[in-house]
Amino acid sequence: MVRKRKCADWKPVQLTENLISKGIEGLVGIEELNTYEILPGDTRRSVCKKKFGKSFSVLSADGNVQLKSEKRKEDSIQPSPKRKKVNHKRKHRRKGVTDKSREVLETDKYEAQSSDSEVERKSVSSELLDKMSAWNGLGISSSILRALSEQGFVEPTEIQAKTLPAALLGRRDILGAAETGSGKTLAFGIPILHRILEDKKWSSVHKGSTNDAESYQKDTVSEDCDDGDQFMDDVSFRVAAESKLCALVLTPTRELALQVHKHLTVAAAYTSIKIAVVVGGMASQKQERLLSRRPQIVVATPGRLWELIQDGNPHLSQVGSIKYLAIDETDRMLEKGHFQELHNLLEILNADENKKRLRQNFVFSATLTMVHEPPRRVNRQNKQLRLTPGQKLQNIMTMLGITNPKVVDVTKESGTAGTLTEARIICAFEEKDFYLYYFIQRHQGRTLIFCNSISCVRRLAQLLTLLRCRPLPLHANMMQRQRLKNLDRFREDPHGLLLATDVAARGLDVPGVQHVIHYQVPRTSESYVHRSGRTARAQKEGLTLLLVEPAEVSYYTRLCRTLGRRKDLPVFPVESDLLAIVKQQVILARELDQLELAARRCNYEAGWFSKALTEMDMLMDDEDLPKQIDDSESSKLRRLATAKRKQLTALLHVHRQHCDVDNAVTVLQSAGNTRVRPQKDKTGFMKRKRNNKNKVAGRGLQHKASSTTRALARN
Ligand SMILES: Nc1ncnc2c1ncn2[C@@H]1O[C@H](COP(=O)(O)OP(=O)(O)OP(=O)(O)O)[C@@H](O)[C@H]1O
Repeated sequence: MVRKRKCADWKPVQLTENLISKGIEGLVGIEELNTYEILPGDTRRSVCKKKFGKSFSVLSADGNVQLKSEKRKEDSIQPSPKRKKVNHKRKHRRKGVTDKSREVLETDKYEAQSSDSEVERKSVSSELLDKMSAWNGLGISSSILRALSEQGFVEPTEIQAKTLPAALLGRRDILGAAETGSGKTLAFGIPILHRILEDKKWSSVHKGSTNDAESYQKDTVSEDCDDGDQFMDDVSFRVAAESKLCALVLTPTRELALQVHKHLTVAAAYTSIKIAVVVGGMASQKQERLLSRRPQIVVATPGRLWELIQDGNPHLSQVGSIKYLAIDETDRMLEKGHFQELHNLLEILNADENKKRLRQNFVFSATLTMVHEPPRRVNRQNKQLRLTPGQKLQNIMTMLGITNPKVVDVTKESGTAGTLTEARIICAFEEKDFYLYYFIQRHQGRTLIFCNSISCVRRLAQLLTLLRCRPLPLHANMMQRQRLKNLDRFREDPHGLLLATDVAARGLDVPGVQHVIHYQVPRTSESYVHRSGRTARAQKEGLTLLLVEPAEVSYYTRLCRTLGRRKDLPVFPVESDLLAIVKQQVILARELDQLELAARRCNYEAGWFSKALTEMDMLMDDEDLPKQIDDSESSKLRRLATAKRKQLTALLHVHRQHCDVDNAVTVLQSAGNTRVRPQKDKTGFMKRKRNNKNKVAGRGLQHKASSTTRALARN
């Protein structure tokens, strides 16, 4: 479409004496344009207004006449309510961005016309480009780069570097497998954000003719901001295409959805892209309100998303037309019998062959190509049941309707992170509590303990509370608010102790988790990899410890076989004298736990019985009451519990004064026991290397000698 513009009719404005008497130095005259036309659907209105308003000529110091535009009075004095609202929104969007960066951005946006700030802005941009040179060549929007630079992400991680070139082009589906904590979230987050910005640019450009749009981009970019992407983004924010649902990101757990939402929001801080999160366990009205703002990206768990789609949410009615679909932890999400809602959703997404073809899919997991041995009983019946990695991938592709993806697998042979140190303790079932408490006391630091069942989490939470370890439980039967609260507390406390089921096994990124303890051996190797992956993230060191009871040895050996461990995991060193002390404390705590449980049960039954008697309007003699409901029995139990509690308090107090704290990884290394130890290579990345035993033992002793003896800080 050829666009005609009538904008050549400038007329001089008669200057009044009054204006001249005010002494505008160098003013030669003012010109006004009255005849111009804005074609319908023209996205360049805002620019036309700027160019076609009143202008005045000024004699500059060097004697040249310059044409300057006059700023509308109300603009300079008081922003219109609409403008105010936009500013407020921007402020809101950039929440979480540092003040300094906000300052830089404000400078960029609003002081762009002054030549001083022009120089300053250019230096900021070139500084940014220098700092982020490792990302050069990928063509990522500068507004995204700026957000990455503020987080200190000066170079892409391996999975990002290998997937981004294809992903950013927007056509190729990506299947990515990389170790835990290697930045997979941004490996799909950056392309989705970048593509949405590109789509916006495209849609705003194609409102007018291609040529005009190009010149418009040139004009606006040079005039208003050197950050073309961001400015185009801001302009196109005002056109109707903005309110489309463009992308869906699905995660298996609520906590992970909230975390992914946070990561994407930070990366999108300097764009106008709106991102909402939709998860179960929270008020659906609030989530409907968020969706009514028409976010372009929705991060969700399948259950609540499906619920809202079925309720006919208007924004989600576009779900069949989304252009980007990311499924985090895909292997878990597509497991049979787990997320039926996801399969329902895929039916909608794949119903229209054309839309399916236009959609870009992102499939990521640390165990995308990992296959575990089926249980022995199943194995015996059918040897074919064990999939090959290729078959596992093919199944995922079939379920998602993907045909020609780019597959990037940068997982190591070990399956776990290169910076992870592994160890085990083999002990009797009833000894696990001793070893667990020993480890917590001896090796403080942010620790995550995994159990296979909710009942186990509950029992341990009770026991560790009596031992004053302040554990934070996290499992699926808890109220969502409490789950999030406990996770936040864990994040905040450098000595935090999170007791969780597998609900916390995948994806959670809590910086500084030093230890992961498997109180029970996980039943699949995938589970072991993901649980262990909560530590040793982003090139940091971490330790994972398996507590294995005799009944679990078969699971343990299967795990080692699947993960290609040719040798047993090293035994974690334990000091027997300290273990003996810890044992006494745990035994006392267990006895106290039993007494308290009995007293609670007694109280509950007495309460229930007397309530029933009252309701039936009956009276009963004391000797007729059942034995366990005897009031004296209950008070006896309470007395015993109080005495035991005092005894335990005294014991904990005395022994804590004699307990040293040591780094678990160092202790394992100094015992000369490490099979593998992470070391930094030339590139700064960690790699696994065999130990020089003497050297390590020496260093360990040195460390021990220099470490100050500290009483445990806890309590
Ligand atoms: N380019 C980068 N440079 C430095 N750190 C990064 C980079 N990209 C991501 N990170 C950080 O690395 C950490 C781990 O990232 P992320 O949670 O995406 O890992 P993941 O591979 O998805 O892990 P998991 O498999 O456990 O889900 C995060 O704290 C993230 O902010």
